[in-house]
Amino acid sequence: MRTAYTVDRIRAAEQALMAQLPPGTLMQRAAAGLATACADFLGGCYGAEVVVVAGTGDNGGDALYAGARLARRGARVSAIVLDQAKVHRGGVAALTTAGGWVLAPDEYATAIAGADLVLDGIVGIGGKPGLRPPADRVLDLVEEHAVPVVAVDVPSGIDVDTGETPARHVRAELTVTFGAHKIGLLVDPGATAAGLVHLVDIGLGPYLGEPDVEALQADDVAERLPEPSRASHKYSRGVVGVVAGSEQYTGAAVLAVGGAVAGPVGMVRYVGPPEPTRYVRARWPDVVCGEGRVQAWVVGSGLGDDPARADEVRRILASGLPVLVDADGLRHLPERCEGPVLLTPHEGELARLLGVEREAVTARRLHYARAAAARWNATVLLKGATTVVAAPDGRVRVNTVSVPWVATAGSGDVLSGVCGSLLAAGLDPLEAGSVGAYLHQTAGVLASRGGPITADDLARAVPAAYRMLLGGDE
Ligand SMILES: NC(=O)C1=CN([C@@H]2O[C@H](COP(=O)(O)OP(=O)(O)OC[C@H]3O[C@@H](n4cnc5c(N)ncnc54)[C@H](O)[C@@H]3O)[C@@H](O)[C@H]2O)[C@@H](O)CC1
Ligand SMILES: Nc1ncnc2c1ncn2[C@@H]1O[C@H](COP(=O)(O)OP(=O)(O)O)[C@@H](O)[C@H]1O
Ligand SMILES: [K+]
Repeated sequence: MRTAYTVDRIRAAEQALMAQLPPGTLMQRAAAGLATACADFLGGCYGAEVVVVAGTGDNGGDALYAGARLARRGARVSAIVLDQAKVHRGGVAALTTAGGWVLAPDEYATAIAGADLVLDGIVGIGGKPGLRPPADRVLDLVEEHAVPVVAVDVPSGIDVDTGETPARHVRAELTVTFGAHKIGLLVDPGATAAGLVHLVDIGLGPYLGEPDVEALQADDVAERLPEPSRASHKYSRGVVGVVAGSEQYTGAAVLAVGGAVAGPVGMVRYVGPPEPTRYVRARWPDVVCGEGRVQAWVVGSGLGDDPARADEVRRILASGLPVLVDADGLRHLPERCEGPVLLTPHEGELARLLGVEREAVTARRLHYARAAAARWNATVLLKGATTVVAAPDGRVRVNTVSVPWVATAGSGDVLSGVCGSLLAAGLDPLEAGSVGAYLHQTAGVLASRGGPITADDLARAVPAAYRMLLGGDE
Protein backbone atom coordinates (compact mmCIF):
# COMPACT_ATOMS: atom_id res chain seq x y z
CA MET A 1 0.00 0.00 0.00
CA ARG A 2 1.27 3.46 -0.80
CA THR A 3 0.23 5.72 2.07
CA ALA A 4 0.15 9.51 2.20
CA TYR A 5 -0.09 11.91 5.12
CA THR A 6 -0.83 15.55 5.79
CA VAL A 7 2.04 17.95 6.44
CA ASP A 8 1.02 18.22 10.12
CA ARG A 9 1.27 14.46 10.58
CA ILE A 10 4.63 14.30 8.83
CA ARG A 11 5.99 17.13 10.95
CA ALA A 12 4.78 15.45 14.15
CA ALA A 13 6.45 12.18 13.11
CA GLU A 14 9.67 14.05 12.27
CA GLN A 15 9.66 15.73 15.67
CA ALA A 16 9.24 12.40 17.44
CA LEU A 17 12.01 10.77 15.42
CA MET A 18 14.40 13.74 15.62
CA ALA A 19 14.16 13.71 19.41
CA GLN A 20 15.88 10.28 19.31
CA LEU A 21 18.71 11.26 16.95
CA PRO A 22 21.73 13.58 16.82
CA PRO A 23 20.94 16.95 15.13
CA GLY A 24 21.13 16.92 11.35
CA THR A 25 20.77 13.15 11.00
CA LEU A 26 17.50 13.28 9.08
CA MET A 27 18.74 15.91 6.66
CA GLN A 28 21.80 13.77 5.92
CA ARG A 29 19.61 10.70 5.34
CA ALA A 30 17.42 12.77 3.01
CA ALA A 31 20.41 14.23 1.13
CA ALA A 32 22.05 10.82 0.70
CA GLY A 33 18.86 9.32 -0.81
CA LEU A 34 18.37 12.38 -2.99
CA ALA A 35 21.93 12.29 -4.34
CA THR A 36 21.65 8.60 -5.21
CA ALA A 37 18.35 9.18 -7.03
CA CYS A 38 19.89 12.10 -8.98
CA ALA A 39 22.91 10.00 -9.95
CA ASP A 40 20.56 7.25 -11.21
CA PHE A 41 18.51 9.84 -13.07
CA LEU A 42 21.65 11.25 -14.74
CA GLY A 43 23.00 7.77 -15.48
CA GLY A 44 26.27 8.68 -13.72
CA CYS A 45 27.69 11.83 -12.16
CA TYR A 46 31.04 12.38 -13.79
CA GLY A 47 31.01 15.59 -15.81
CA ALA A 48 27.27 16.18 -15.38
CA GLU A 49 26.21 19.82 -15.01
CA VAL A 50 23.85 20.25 -12.05
CA VAL A 51 22.21 23.46 -10.85
CA VAL A 52 20.80 23.46 -7.32
CA VAL A 53 18.07 26.02 -6.65
CA ALA A 54 18.01 26.60 -2.90
CA GLY A 55 15.23 28.45 -1.07
CA THR A 56 15.24 29.68 2.50
CA GLY A 57 14.25 26.56 4.43
CA ASP A 58 15.44 23.03 5.10
CA ASN A 59 14.28 21.98 1.64
CA GLY A 60 17.10 24.14 0.29
CA GLY A 61 19.41 22.50 2.85
CA ASP A 62 18.57 19.03 1.52
CA ALA A 63 19.26 20.18 -2.04
CA LEU A 64 22.61 21.78 -1.14
CA TYR A 65 23.86 18.75 0.81
CA ALA A 66 22.81 16.48 -2.07
CA GLY A 67 24.62 18.84 -4.44
CA ALA A 68 27.76 18.44 -2.31
CA ARG A 69 27.51 14.65 -2.59
CA LEU A 70 27.09 14.87 -6.37
CA ALA A 71 30.10 17.20 -6.61
CA ARG A 72 32.22 14.68 -4.67
CA ARG A 73 31.16 12.07 -7.22
CA GLY A 74 32.43 14.17 -10.13
CA ALA A 75 29.49 16.38 -11.12
CA ARG A 76 29.93 20.12 -11.75
CA VAL A 77 27.47 21.58 -9.24
CA SER A 78 26.53 25.23 -8.94
CA ALA A 79 23.84 26.79 -6.77
CA ILE A 80 21.27 29.53 -7.17
CA VAL A 81 20.70 30.88 -3.68
CA LEU A 82 17.35 32.69 -3.64
CA ASP A 83 18.02 34.63 -0.43
CA GLN A 84 21.62 34.95 0.77
CA ALA A 85 20.54 36.06 4.26
CA LYS A 86 18.29 33.05 4.96
CA VAL A 87 19.88 30.17 3.05
CA HIS A 88 20.94 27.00 4.91
CA ARG A 89 24.52 27.91 5.87
CA GLY A 90 25.71 24.38 6.52
CA GLY A 91 24.43 23.33 3.11
CA VAL A 92 26.29 26.12 1.29
CA ALA A 93 29.50 25.33 3.22
CA ALA A 94 29.21 21.62 2.37
CA LEU A 95 28.70 22.40 -1.31
CA THR A 96 31.62 24.79 -1.61
CA THR A 97 33.91 22.44 0.36
CA ALA A 98 33.05 19.70 -2.12
CA GLY A 99 34.05 21.90 -5.06
CA GLY A 100 30.64 23.41 -5.92
CA TRP A 101 30.02 27.15 -6.10
CA VAL A 102 27.31 29.77 -5.68
CA LEU A 103 26.25 31.60 -8.86
CA ALA A 104 25.91 35.36 -9.22
CA PRO A 105 22.54 36.48 -10.64
CA ASP A 106 24.09 37.38 -14.01
CA GLU A 107 25.32 33.77 -14.32
CA TYR A 108 21.91 32.12 -13.83
CA ALA A 109 20.86 32.07 -17.47
CA THR A 110 24.09 30.53 -18.80
CA ALA A 111 24.26 27.95 -16.01
CA ILE A 112 20.67 26.82 -16.53
CA ALA A 113 21.02 26.76 -20.32
CA GLY A 114 23.94 24.32 -19.96
CA ALA A 115 22.50 22.17 -17.15
CA ASP A 116 21.71 18.46 -17.41
CA LEU A 117 19.63 18.66 -14.26
CA VAL A 118 18.07 21.27 -11.99
CA LEU A 119 17.46 20.34 -8.35
CA ASP A 120 14.35 22.09 -7.03
CA GLY A 121 15.03 22.93 -3.39
CA ILE A 122 12.90 26.09 -3.46
CA VAL A 123 10.29 24.99 -0.90
CA GLY A 124 9.17 21.72 0.63
CA ILE A 125 6.45 20.99 3.15
CA GLY A 126 6.89 24.46 4.66
CA GLY A 127 5.86 26.19 1.44
CA LYS A 128 2.70 28.11 0.63
CA PRO A 129 1.31 27.41 -2.87
CA GLY A 130 2.89 29.53 -5.55
CA LEU A 131 6.42 30.82 -6.00
CA ARG A 132 7.68 34.15 -4.75
CA PRO A 133 10.23 36.21 -6.70
CA PRO A 134 12.99 35.54 -7.57
CA ALA A 135 12.04 31.79 -7.68
CA ASP A 136 9.53 32.48 -10.44
CA ARG A 137 12.19 34.13 -12.60
CA VAL A 138 14.52 31.16 -12.15
CA LEU A 139 11.68 28.82 -13.15
CA ASP A 140 11.14 30.90 -16.32
CA LEU A 141 14.75 30.09 -17.32
CA VAL A 142 14.37 26.38 -16.48
CA GLU A 143 11.22 26.13 -18.60
CA GLU A 144 12.69 28.20 -21.43
CA HIS A 145 15.64 25.79 -21.72
CA ALA A 146 13.52 22.68 -20.98
CA VAL A 147 15.99 21.42 -18.37
CA PRO A 148 14.82 18.28 -16.52
CA VAL A 149 13.96 18.94 -12.88
CA VAL A 150 14.28 16.66 -9.88
CA ALA A 151 12.06 18.05 -7.12
CA VAL A 152 13.24 17.80 -3.53
CA ASP A 153 10.43 16.37 -1.34
CA VAL A 154 7.67 18.04 -3.42
CA PRO A 155 7.54 20.11 -6.62
CA SER A 156 7.74 23.63 -5.21
CA GLY A 157 4.58 25.69 -5.44
CA ILE A 158 1.94 22.93 -5.19
CA ASP A 159 -0.46 22.71 -2.26
CA VAL A 160 1.16 19.77 -0.49
CA ASP A 161 -1.97 18.65 1.42
CA THR A 162 -4.38 18.62 -1.53
CA GLY A 163 -2.49 18.44 -4.82
CA GLU A 164 -4.05 21.74 -5.87
CA THR A 165 -1.96 24.12 -7.98
CA PRO A 166 -3.64 27.50 -7.68
CA ALA A 167 -0.49 29.37 -8.76
CA ARG A 168 2.91 28.97 -10.40
CA HIS A 169 4.69 25.71 -9.57
CA VAL A 170 7.54 23.48 -10.63
CA ARG A 171 6.95 20.57 -13.05
CA ALA A 172 9.38 17.77 -12.28
CA GLU A 173 10.44 14.63 -14.11
CA LEU A 174 11.12 13.01 -10.74
CA THR A 175 10.25 13.89 -7.16
CA VAL A 176 12.39 12.43 -4.40
CA THR A 177 10.27 12.55 -1.27
CA PHE A 178 11.38 11.88 2.31
CA GLY A 179 9.89 9.72 5.04
CA ALA A 180 6.40 9.37 3.58
CA HIS A 181 4.31 10.33 0.58
CA LYS A 182 2.55 13.66 0.75
CA ILE A 183 -1.11 13.78 -0.39
CA GLY A 184 -0.32 16.31 -3.12
CA LEU A 185 2.05 13.83 -4.78
CA LEU A 186 -0.82 11.36 -5.37
CA VAL A 187 -3.70 13.65 -6.37
CA ASP A 188 -3.86 15.65 -9.60
CA PRO A 189 -2.87 18.23 -10.67
CA GLY A 190 -0.06 17.94 -8.06
CA ALA A 191 0.63 14.31 -9.04
CA THR A 192 1.28 15.32 -12.64
CA ALA A 193 3.59 18.13 -11.49
CA ALA A 194 5.56 15.60 -9.40
CA GLY A 195 6.30 13.21 -12.28
CA LEU A 196 7.69 9.89 -11.04
CA VAL A 197 7.84 9.75 -7.26
CA HIS A 198 10.67 8.03 -5.38
CA LEU A 199 10.34 7.58 -1.62
CA VAL A 200 13.47 7.73 0.55
CA ASP A 201 13.02 6.00 3.89
CA ILE A 202 14.39 8.20 6.68
CA GLY A 203 12.88 6.15 9.51
CA LEU A 204 9.52 7.91 10.03
CA GLY A 205 7.47 4.70 9.67
CA PRO A 206 6.86 3.90 13.36
CA TYR A 207 5.70 7.46 14.10
CA LEU A 208 3.22 8.05 11.27
CA GLY A 209 -0.03 6.36 12.40
CA GLU A 210 -3.07 5.96 10.14
CA PRO A 211 -2.67 7.36 6.63
CA ASP A 212 -4.86 10.17 5.33
CA VAL A 213 -4.87 8.84 1.75
CA GLU A 214 -4.03 5.37 0.42
CA ALA A 215 -3.12 4.07 -3.03
CA LEU A 216 -3.46 0.33 -3.63
CA GLN A 217 -0.52 -1.45 -5.24
CA ALA A 218 -0.66 -4.70 -7.24
CA ASP A 219 -0.29 -6.96 -4.19
CA ASP A 220 -3.00 -5.04 -2.30
CA VAL A 221 -5.35 -5.48 -5.24
CA ALA A 222 -4.53 -9.19 -5.52
CA GLU A 223 -5.45 -9.67 -1.84
CA ARG A 224 -8.81 -8.04 -2.44
CA LEU A 225 -9.84 -9.63 -5.75
CA PRO A 226 -12.63 -12.13 -5.00
CA GLU A 227 -11.93 -15.76 -6.00
CA PRO A 228 -14.39 -18.64 -6.00
CA SER A 229 -13.82 -21.62 -3.70
CA ARG A 230 -14.71 -25.31 -4.19
CA ALA A 231 -17.98 -24.66 -2.40
CA SER A 232 -18.96 -21.78 -4.70
CA HIS A 233 -21.91 -21.78 -7.04
CA LYS A 234 -23.01 -19.09 -9.43
CA TYR A 235 -25.32 -17.39 -6.91
CA SER A 236 -22.84 -17.49 -4.04
CA ARG A 237 -20.27 -15.75 -6.27
CA GLY A 238 -22.76 -12.88 -6.60
CA VAL A 239 -25.21 -11.70 -9.24
CA VAL A 240 -25.00 -8.17 -10.58
CA GLY A 241 -27.92 -6.42 -12.27
CA VAL A 242 -27.15 -3.88 -14.99
CA VAL A 243 -29.62 -1.12 -15.88
CA ALA A 244 -27.91 0.73 -18.72
CA GLY A 245 -28.44 1.70 -22.34
CA SER A 246 -31.54 2.77 -24.23
CA GLU A 247 -32.98 2.53 -27.74
CA GLN A 248 -30.68 5.43 -28.63
CA TYR A 249 -27.59 4.40 -26.64
CA THR A 250 -27.31 0.65 -27.18
CA GLY A 251 -23.53 0.67 -26.83
CA ALA A 252 -23.65 1.72 -23.17
CA ALA A 253 -25.58 -1.47 -22.36
CA VAL A 254 -23.06 -3.65 -24.20
CA LEU A 255 -20.06 -1.98 -22.57
CA ALA A 256 -21.44 -1.91 -19.00
CA VAL A 257 -22.44 -5.58 -19.31
CA GLY A 258 -19.00 -6.26 -20.85
CA GLY A 259 -17.35 -4.86 -17.71
CA ALA A 260 -19.71 -6.81 -15.44
CA VAL A 261 -19.19 -10.22 -17.10
CA ALA A 262 -15.43 -9.68 -16.94
CA GLY A 263 -15.59 -9.26 -13.14
CA PRO A 264 -15.83 -11.89 -10.42
CA VAL A 265 -19.63 -12.48 -10.31
CA GLY A 266 -21.27 -15.81 -11.11
CA MET A 267 -24.02 -14.23 -13.18
CA VAL A 268 -25.08 -10.95 -14.81
CA ARG A 269 -28.68 -9.84 -15.30
CA TYR A 270 -29.50 -7.13 -17.81
CA VAL A 271 -32.63 -4.99 -17.53
CA GLY A 272 -33.43 -2.64 -20.43
CA PRO A 273 -35.53 -1.92 -23.53
CA PRO A 274 -35.80 -4.37 -26.49
CA GLU A 275 -33.10 -2.97 -28.77
CA PRO A 276 -30.14 -2.99 -26.31
CA THR A 277 -31.45 -6.30 -24.91
CA ARG A 278 -31.08 -7.82 -28.39
CA TYR A 279 -27.48 -6.63 -28.59
CA VAL A 280 -26.64 -7.95 -25.13
CA ARG A 281 -28.28 -11.34 -25.83
CA ALA A 282 -26.47 -11.71 -29.13
CA ARG A 283 -23.10 -11.00 -27.55
CA TRP A 284 -23.45 -12.95 -24.26
CA PRO A 285 -25.62 -16.06 -24.22
CA ASP A 286 -24.82 -16.32 -20.49
CA VAL A 287 -26.41 -12.98 -19.53
CA VAL A 288 -29.97 -13.33 -18.21
CA CYS A 289 -32.22 -10.56 -19.48
CA GLY A 290 -35.05 -9.32 -17.25
CA GLU A 291 -35.71 -8.67 -13.55
CA GLY A 292 -34.61 -11.04 -10.80
CA ARG A 293 -32.64 -11.26 -7.57
CA VAL A 294 -29.24 -9.58 -7.50
CA GLN A 295 -26.62 -8.73 -4.86
CA ALA A 296 -25.80 -5.32 -6.38
CA TRP A 297 -26.96 -3.00 -9.16
CA VAL A 298 -25.17 -0.91 -11.76
CA VAL A 299 -27.41 1.86 -13.03
CA GLY A 300 -27.06 4.83 -15.27
CA SER A 301 -24.89 4.59 -18.39
CA GLY A 302 -26.73 5.67 -21.53
CA LEU A 303 -30.22 5.74 -19.97
CA GLY A 304 -31.20 8.93 -21.78
CA ASP A 305 -34.08 10.98 -20.37
CA ASP A 306 -36.96 8.47 -20.30
CA PRO A 307 -38.92 9.21 -17.06
CA ALA A 308 -39.69 5.49 -16.59
CA ARG A 309 -35.96 4.74 -16.38
CA ALA A 310 -35.54 7.59 -13.87
CA ASP A 311 -38.19 5.94 -11.67
CA GLU A 312 -36.34 2.65 -12.01
CA VAL A 313 -33.12 4.28 -10.78
CA ARG A 314 -34.94 5.80 -7.78
CA ARG A 315 -36.59 2.47 -6.95
CA ILE A 316 -33.24 0.66 -7.06
CA LEU A 317 -31.62 3.33 -4.90
CA ALA A 318 -34.39 2.87 -2.32
CA SER A 319 -33.92 -0.93 -2.26
CA GLY A 320 -31.06 -0.85 0.25
CA LEU A 321 -28.94 -3.13 -1.97
CA PRO A 322 -25.45 -1.98 -2.99
CA VAL A 323 -25.79 0.29 -6.03
CA LEU A 324 -23.30 1.87 -8.41
CA VAL A 325 -24.69 5.00 -10.06
CA ASP A 326 -23.02 6.32 -13.20
CA ALA A 327 -23.65 8.92 -15.91
CA ASP A 328 -27.40 9.67 -16.51
CA GLY A 329 -28.29 7.88 -13.28
CA LEU A 330 -26.53 10.64 -11.34
CA ARG A 331 -29.38 12.99 -12.27
CA HIS A 332 -31.82 11.01 -10.13
CA LEU A 333 -30.08 10.86 -6.75
CA PRO A 334 -32.19 11.23 -3.61
CA GLU A 335 -31.52 14.04 -1.11
CA ARG A 336 -29.24 11.59 0.79
CA CYS A 337 -28.35 8.02 -0.09
CA GLU A 338 -28.96 5.11 2.26
CA GLY A 339 -27.04 1.83 2.17
CA PRO A 340 -23.85 1.09 0.22
CA VAL A 341 -23.80 3.44 -2.76
CA LEU A 342 -20.93 4.15 -5.16
CA LEU A 343 -21.24 7.19 -7.43
CA THR A 344 -18.86 7.28 -10.41
CA PRO A 345 -18.91 10.76 -11.97
CA HIS A 346 -16.34 12.27 -14.28
CA GLU A 347 -15.37 15.88 -13.55
CA GLY A 348 -18.20 17.36 -15.63
CA GLU A 349 -20.82 15.21 -13.91
CA LEU A 350 -19.48 16.01 -10.45
CA ALA A 351 -19.49 19.72 -11.30
CA ARG A 352 -23.14 19.49 -12.36
CA LEU A 353 -24.09 17.61 -9.21
CA LEU A 354 -22.46 20.20 -6.96
CA GLY A 355 -23.47 23.24 -9.01
CA VAL A 356 -19.90 24.41 -9.66
CA GLU A 357 -17.81 24.94 -12.80
CA ARG A 358 -15.98 21.96 -14.27
CA GLU A 359 -12.68 23.86 -13.99
CA ALA A 360 -13.22 24.15 -10.24
CA VAL A 361 -13.49 20.35 -9.94
CA THR A 362 -10.39 19.85 -12.11
CA ALA A 363 -8.48 22.21 -9.83
CA ARG A 364 -9.73 20.73 -6.54
CA ARG A 365 -10.37 17.02 -7.15
CA LEU A 366 -9.86 15.79 -3.61
CA HIS A 367 -11.91 18.60 -2.11
CA TYR A 368 -14.95 18.08 -4.33
CA ALA A 369 -14.87 14.27 -4.18
CA ARG A 370 -14.90 14.53 -0.38
CA ALA A 371 -17.58 17.20 -0.43
CA ALA A 372 -19.90 15.08 -2.61
CA ALA A 373 -19.30 11.97 -0.46
CA ALA A 374 -20.37 13.92 2.62
CA ARG A 375 -23.28 15.63 0.83
CA TRP A 376 -24.87 12.40 -0.52
CA ASN A 377 -23.66 9.98 2.17
CA ALA A 378 -22.17 7.86 -0.62
CA THR A 379 -18.73 6.80 -1.79
CA VAL A 380 -17.66 8.98 -4.71
CA LEU A 381 -15.26 7.75 -7.39
CA LEU A 382 -14.05 10.74 -9.40
CA LYS A 383 -12.69 9.51 -12.73
CA GLY A 384 -9.56 10.79 -14.41
CA ALA A 385 -5.84 10.06 -14.75
CA THR A 386 -5.58 9.85 -10.95
CA THR A 387 -8.94 8.47 -9.86
CA VAL A 388 -10.01 9.63 -6.38
CA VAL A 389 -12.34 7.44 -4.31
CA ALA A 390 -13.76 9.19 -1.23
CA ALA A 391 -15.98 7.44 1.32
CA PRO A 392 -18.52 9.33 3.44
CA ASP A 393 -16.59 8.38 6.61
CA GLY A 394 -13.59 10.39 5.34
CA ARG A 395 -11.40 7.54 4.04
CA VAL A 396 -9.80 8.27 0.67
CA ARG A 397 -8.05 6.09 -1.88
CA VAL A 398 -6.46 7.22 -5.11
CA ASN A 399 -5.48 5.17 -8.12
CA THR A 400 -2.17 6.32 -9.49
CA VAL A 401 -1.66 3.51 -12.02
CA SER A 402 -3.03 4.77 -15.29
CA VAL A 403 -2.55 4.84 -19.01
CA PRO A 404 -3.93 7.76 -21.03
CA TRP A 405 -5.24 5.47 -23.82
CA VAL A 406 -7.95 4.44 -21.34
CA ALA A 407 -9.52 7.89 -21.85
CA THR A 408 -11.72 6.66 -24.71
CA ALA A 409 -15.49 6.80 -25.32
CA GLY A 410 -17.33 4.15 -23.34
CA SER A 411 -14.40 3.43 -21.03
CA GLY A 412 -16.43 4.68 -18.06
CA ASP A 413 -19.29 2.29 -18.96
CA VAL A 414 -16.84 -0.62 -18.71
CA LEU A 415 -15.58 0.69 -15.37
CA SER A 416 -19.15 0.80 -14.02
CA GLY A 417 -19.65 -2.87 -14.90
CA VAL A 418 -16.33 -3.93 -13.39
CA CYS A 419 -16.92 -2.06 -10.11
CA GLY A 420 -20.54 -3.27 -9.95
CA SER A 421 -19.35 -6.86 -10.35
CA LEU A 422 -16.96 -6.33 -7.40
CA LEU A 423 -19.79 -4.83 -5.31
CA ALA A 424 -22.01 -7.86 -6.04
CA ALA A 425 -19.14 -10.17 -5.06
CA GLY A 426 -19.16 -8.57 -1.62
CA LEU A 427 -16.66 -5.67 -1.66
CA ASP A 428 -17.81 -2.46 0.03
CA PRO A 429 -18.02 0.67 -2.15
CA LEU A 430 -14.55 2.01 -1.23
CA GLU A 431 -12.95 -1.38 -1.96
CA ALA A 432 -14.99 -1.98 -5.12
CA GLY A 433 -14.18 1.50 -6.45
CA SER A 434 -10.46 1.42 -5.70
CA VAL A 435 -9.92 -2.21 -6.76
CA GLY A 436 -12.10 -1.69 -9.85
CA ALA A 437 -10.20 1.43 -10.92
CA TYR A 438 -6.89 -0.42 -10.61
CA LEU A 439 -8.18 -3.44 -12.52
CA HIS A 440 -9.66 -1.22 -15.26
CA GLN A 441 -6.39 0.67 -15.78
CA THR A 442 -4.37 -2.56 -15.70
CA ALA A 443 -6.65 -3.89 -18.43
CA GLY A 444 -5.87 -0.67 -20.29
CA VAL A 445 -2.13 -1.33 -20.00
CA LEU A 446 -2.54 -4.91 -21.30
CA ALA A 447 -4.91 -3.98 -24.13
CA SER A 448 -2.99 -0.92 -25.25
CA ARG A 449 0.66 -2.03 -25.14
CA GLY A 450 1.45 1.56 -26.08
CA GLY A 451 -1.20 2.14 -28.74
CA PRO A 452 -4.86 3.16 -29.10
CA ILE A 453 -7.71 1.01 -27.78
CA THR A 454 -11.51 0.97 -27.83
CA ALA A 455 -13.67 0.51 -24.75
CA ASP A 456 -14.52 -2.94 -26.08
CA ASP A 457 -10.79 -3.85 -26.16
CA LEU A 458 -10.62 -2.69 -22.57
CA ALA A 459 -13.52 -4.89 -21.40
CA ARG A 460 -12.04 -7.89 -23.19
CA ALA A 461 -8.70 -7.33 -21.42
CA VAL A 462 -10.19 -7.28 -17.90
CA PRO A 463 -10.05 -11.09 -17.36
CA ALA A 464 -6.36 -11.12 -18.36
CA ALA A 465 -5.66 -8.25 -15.97
CA TYR A 466 -7.51 -10.12 -13.22
CA ARG A 467 -5.52 -13.27 -13.95
CA MET A 468 -2.22 -11.38 -14.01
CA LEU A 469 -2.92 -9.65 -10.69
CA LEU A 470 -3.81 -12.99 -9.09
CA GLY A 471 -0.45 -14.29 -10.31
CA GLY A 472 -1.88 -16.67 -12.90
CA ASP A 473 -0.31 -17.58 -16.24
CA GLU A 474 -0.18 -14.94 -18.95
N1 LIG B 1 11.92 18.37 9.45
C1 LIG B 1 12.71 17.33 9.18
O1 LIG B 1 12.99 16.51 10.01
C2 LIG B 1 13.23 17.13 7.85
C3 LIG B 1 12.94 18.05 6.86
N2 LIG B 1 13.45 17.91 5.67
C4 LIG B 1 13.27 18.93 4.65
O2 LIG B 1 12.78 20.12 5.21
C5 LIG B 1 11.69 20.58 4.43
C6 LIG B 1 10.84 21.47 5.26
O3 LIG B 1 11.67 22.53 5.65
P1 LIG B 1 11.15 23.89 6.26
O4 LIG B 1 10.18 23.63 7.32
O5 LIG B 1 12.36 24.68 6.59
O6 LIG B 1 10.34 24.57 5.10
P2 LIG B 1 10.64 24.71 3.53
O7 LIG B 1 12.07 24.57 3.22
O8 LIG B 1 9.68 23.84 2.85
O9 LIG B 1 10.19 26.20 3.21
C7 LIG B 1 10.02 27.20 4.17
C8 LIG B 1 10.68 28.48 3.70
O10 LIG B 1 10.23 28.80 2.40
C9 LIG B 1 9.67 30.10 2.36
N3 LIG B 1 8.48 30.02 1.50
C10 LIG B 1 7.25 29.57 1.84
N4 LIG B 1 6.43 29.59 0.78
C11 LIG B 1 7.16 30.06 -0.25
C12 LIG B 1 6.85 30.32 -1.62
N5 LIG B 1 5.62 30.10 -2.10
N6 LIG B 1 7.84 30.80 -2.43
C13 LIG B 1 9.08 31.01 -1.93
N7 LIG B 1 9.41 30.81 -0.64
C14 LIG B 1 8.47 30.33 0.20
C15 LIG B 1 9.33 30.44 3.79
O11 LIG B 1 9.44 31.82 4.00
C16 LIG B 1 10.34 29.63 4.58
O12 LIG B 1 11.51 30.38 4.77
C17 LIG B 1 11.06 19.33 3.92
O13 LIG B 1 10.24 19.53 2.79
C18 LIG B 1 12.27 18.50 3.60
O14 LIG B 1 12.78 18.84 2.33
C19 LIG B 1 14.41 16.84 5.35
O15 LIG B 1 15.67 17.38 5.57
C20 LIG B 1 14.19 15.63 6.18
C21 LIG B 1 14.05 15.94 7.63
N1 LIG C 1 -5.76 10.82 -18.69
C1 LIG C 1 -6.29 9.65 -18.32
N2 LIG C 1 -5.49 8.59 -18.08
C2 LIG C 1 -6.01 7.40 -17.74
N3 LIG C 1 -7.32 7.17 -17.61
C3 LIG C 1 -8.17 8.18 -17.82
C4 LIG C 1 -7.70 9.48 -18.18
N4 LIG C 1 -8.77 10.29 -18.34
C5 LIG C 1 -9.86 9.53 -18.08
N5 LIG C 1 -9.50 8.26 -17.77
C6 LIG C 1 -10.38 7.13 -17.45
O1 LIG C 1 -11.23 6.86 -18.57
C7 LIG C 1 -12.56 6.58 -18.14
C8 LIG C 1 -13.49 7.63 -18.76
O2 LIG C 1 -14.76 7.50 -18.27
P1 LIG C 1 -15.94 8.51 -18.69
O3 LIG C 1 -15.45 9.91 -18.57
O4 LIG C 1 -17.14 8.12 -17.94
O5 LIG C 1 -16.10 8.20 -20.24
P2 LIG C 1 -17.35 7.59 -21.03
O6 LIG C 1 -18.55 8.34 -20.54
O7 LIG C 1 -17.05 7.82 -22.46
O8 LIG C 1 -17.40 6.14 -20.68
C9 LIG C 1 -12.50 6.60 -16.61
O9 LIG C 1 -12.27 5.31 -16.12
C10 LIG C 1 -11.30 7.49 -16.32
O10 LIG C 1 -10.70 7.23 -15.07
K1 LIG D 1 10.98 21.38 -3.61
